Amino acid sequence: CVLKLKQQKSPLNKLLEHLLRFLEKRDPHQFFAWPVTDDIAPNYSAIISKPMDFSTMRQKIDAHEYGTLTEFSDDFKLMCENAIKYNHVDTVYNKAAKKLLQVGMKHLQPENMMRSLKPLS
Ligand SMILES: COc1ccc(C(=O)NC2CCC2)cc1-c1cc(C(C)=O)n2cccnc12
Repeated sequence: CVLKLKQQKSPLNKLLEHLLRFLEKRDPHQFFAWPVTDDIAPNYSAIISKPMDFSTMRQKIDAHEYGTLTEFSDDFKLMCENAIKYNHVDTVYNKAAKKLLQVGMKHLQPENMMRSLKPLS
């Protein structure tokens, strides 16, 4: 029936959900879990024109807004680069973003992805 078809996840969506869970685990303080607000980060919306966070990425996966792995990776990079831009180099957020970006880019390379996907196969 239609409902059944709608609930079926595409292979890309299954991959993106797996990658999102993998990346979220590397943000133990959940600094990247939710949108950054002007309340917690003064003037944030004036400095960062394209905000991104893990909860928004999950919404985009569920809404089938990612057509390719590259579009997903681009949002992940945007999220980290926003934090590197807004936060001074000696803050926990700037440091966490650099570390997360490094780990993420390593595992978003196709040749490395098979390593983290083995349990799925
Ligand atoms: C969803 O965003 C957050 C959620 C929780 C926290 C948080 O628990 N901060 C505590 C650690 C010292 C206060 C920080 C943030 C946070 C992320 C960020 C980012 C990602 O730039 N940020 C920048 C300035 C101030 N706070 C933050």
